[in-house]
Amino acid sequence: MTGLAPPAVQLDVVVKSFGPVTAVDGLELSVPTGRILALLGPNGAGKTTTVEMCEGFTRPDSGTVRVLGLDPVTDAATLRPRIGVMLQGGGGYPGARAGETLQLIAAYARNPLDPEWLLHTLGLDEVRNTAYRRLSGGQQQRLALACALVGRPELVFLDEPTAGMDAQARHLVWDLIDSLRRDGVTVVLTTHTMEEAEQLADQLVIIDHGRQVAAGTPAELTRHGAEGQLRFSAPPQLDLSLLAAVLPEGYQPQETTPGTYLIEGEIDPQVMAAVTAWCARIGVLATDLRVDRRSLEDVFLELTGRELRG
Ligand SMILES: Nc1ncnc2c1ncn2[C@@H]1O[C@H](COP(=O)(O)OP(=O)(O)OP(=O)(O)O)[C@@H](O)[C@H]1O
Repeated sequence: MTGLAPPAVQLDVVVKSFGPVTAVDGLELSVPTGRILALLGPNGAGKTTTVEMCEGFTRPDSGTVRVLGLDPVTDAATLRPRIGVMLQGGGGYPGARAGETLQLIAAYARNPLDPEWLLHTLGLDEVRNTAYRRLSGGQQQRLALACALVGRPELVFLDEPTAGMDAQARHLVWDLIDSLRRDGVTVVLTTHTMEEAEQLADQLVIIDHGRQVAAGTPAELTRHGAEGQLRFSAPPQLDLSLLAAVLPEGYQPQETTPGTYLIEGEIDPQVMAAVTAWCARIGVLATDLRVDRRSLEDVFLELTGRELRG
């Protein structure tokens, strides 16, 4: 996938301002075909503006945007059947029923997905005859997602796909997005929840004030420079100098309260194996064994000095 295939989306030094506000400030982005990229950032970071330029709704002031190798504004007619767009806040016809809306959009597609299957997969069976304006916010969002996907697009833009959904609906949507990956669909989504980014994304780009502040896989971003902690419980007053001797250099096990042990540093599988092997050797059962890793939330705070609002 990283070979010669051209990226599904490519942004080169893209700038977009609204009056005095520079919403996107020299952004570079490359989304390989078949991958899921999450744009992560707080409110006002420039995520929606970036996605709107990819969708052809807004032109950049400078720089270039290429989507499936085409210009999203001048080649809009060619691109439209190949991409799926889910806008923030849905946007259905107020009086139209959920099922009819989806059928109508499917009717325009050359090779649509089965609308019934989509309604079922997204937990919308029971509201298929309900007018759009009577759906809950989360149901409107799921219908908007179904509308974005029913035409079997190669590339999908999802702007905060699970905003306002309860946990159950969110998991239905995550499962569906995951199945798009298996079908080779490229997905660009925006989110300001870390959990969603970690759950779905192959690649993450963290943006703040319209600029990229970090990029990588969720694992890369949380591992880089990470200080981890391994904790476990066992009988008190174990001779920790013996444990230190079997750990790689630089790890100092401590007994924080009687019977509670802590090892700080990068906790890799070797460290974990050394601890459990040592416990086995001295005939001790370590319980409540837990590894805490740096979260993406911590990464964001470190990079920007600000917290992400979920
Ligand atoms: N049409 C517009 N007119 C004026 N300012 C705008 C417009 N669209 C966006 N902005 C400004 O550009 C900046 C980036 O906004 P954008 O909506 O792209 O951020 P975002 O990361 O998607 O935020 P959110 O998570 O709140 O959706 C903000 O300061 C916003 O107020």
